[in-house]
Amino acid sequence: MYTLFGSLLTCGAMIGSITSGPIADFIGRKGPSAVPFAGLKGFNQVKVTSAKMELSITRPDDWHLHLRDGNLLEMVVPHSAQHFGRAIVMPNLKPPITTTAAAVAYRESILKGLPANSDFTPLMTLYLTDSTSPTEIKLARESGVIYAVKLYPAGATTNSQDGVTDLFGKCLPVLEEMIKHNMPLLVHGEVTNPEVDIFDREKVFIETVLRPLVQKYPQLKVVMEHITTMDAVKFIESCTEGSIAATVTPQHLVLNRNSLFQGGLQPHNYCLPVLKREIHRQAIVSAVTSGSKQYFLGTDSAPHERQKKECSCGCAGIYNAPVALSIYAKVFEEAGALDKLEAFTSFNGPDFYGLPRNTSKIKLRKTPWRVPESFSYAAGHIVPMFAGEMLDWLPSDV
Ligand SMILES: NC(=O)N[C@@H](CC(=O)O)C(=O)O
Ligand SMILES: [Zn+2]
Ligand SMILES: [Zn+2]
Repeated sequence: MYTLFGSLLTCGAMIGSITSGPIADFIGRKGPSAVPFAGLKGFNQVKVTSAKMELSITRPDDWHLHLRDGNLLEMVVPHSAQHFGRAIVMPNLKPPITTTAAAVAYRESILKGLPANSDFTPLMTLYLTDSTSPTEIKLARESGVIYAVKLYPAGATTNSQDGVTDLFGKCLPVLEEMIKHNMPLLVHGEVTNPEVDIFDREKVFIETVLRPLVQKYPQLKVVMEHITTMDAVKFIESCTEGSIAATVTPQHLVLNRNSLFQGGLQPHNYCLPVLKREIHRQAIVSAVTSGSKQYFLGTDSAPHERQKKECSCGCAGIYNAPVALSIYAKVFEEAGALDKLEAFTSFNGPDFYGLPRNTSKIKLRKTPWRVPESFSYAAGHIVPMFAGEMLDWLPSDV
């Protein structure tokens, strides 16, 4: 059913074959056996601990994560806490996290869901609405646990119905207060006008909202979340390093829009912004593997119960927390840029947010492992990205 990373294995554990599709092309062009460990060339930050099979990197953080709540929170939080030090936790719950008090309470429930001895730190965010007040921003900053404010254009994505309808008309006092507190604005960058083609929504958002916003407020820190197009890459590169940055998901680095329809409708590859053409995927891969400090890891891991994905009106969101690091490592390896992986996973994010880098390390071992078919919890099952397939960079604690 899915394209198989398994065929990439250099260790003889081949379990399937790819004959067509984006991953096949991706592999066919530059397989690891064709360019073995090209990424080790010029290696300086990533330590090779045992002949070419193991990387030791500073513990990564996830700068865009959906942890949900209730039973689902309890199921997913250990997956992120296992390898990531911190995560920017998205506020699009039902009801959304619009106040400091709600964010503080949500943080408590995340901490309760952590495995014993975990030192994973949730970095909370506020959900921006038309009626968010500047006072709320001040309270958020003073709380010491809220690190950003999230802009969802109303109707753009999952649980965005309470989002912003008119940023320039309704939110300027709040944005000005955020500048005072050096609080970043995180953006789901898509317009919602139904007349705009879904594949153009990011590009139109950049021209109609984002570019005017950064021109009006050059002091505002902005993260364009989960970028999907070469237009976003060009925009980010035209902006000042240190004020505008972007997160990039695993899926937008390895899948293109063919993956939505390959052999039939593939609901588990559906997320927003929707997957784009191959040329866009390639532009994003080049951007993140270039070593630019403006890109950092944000999985956008977004679990939805299986029945809500496999139905007549499926939810947008891909559950990738268990596979994200393996996929990022593969992408950097394929690009011959393993020496730049650690900055993307572990340095650029904290540097942008003005936070210390993690001090502990994790290992990534080039060894085959199979992704579980699904994860069960009290209310159902979650199907992860690349369910049942083989991946070949296995993260573990040092
Ligand atoms: N990315 C998605 O497709 N879905 C996210 C929302 C979001 O990040 O836009 C979700 O919360 O399910
Ligand atoms: Zn989003
Ligand atoms: Zn998201």
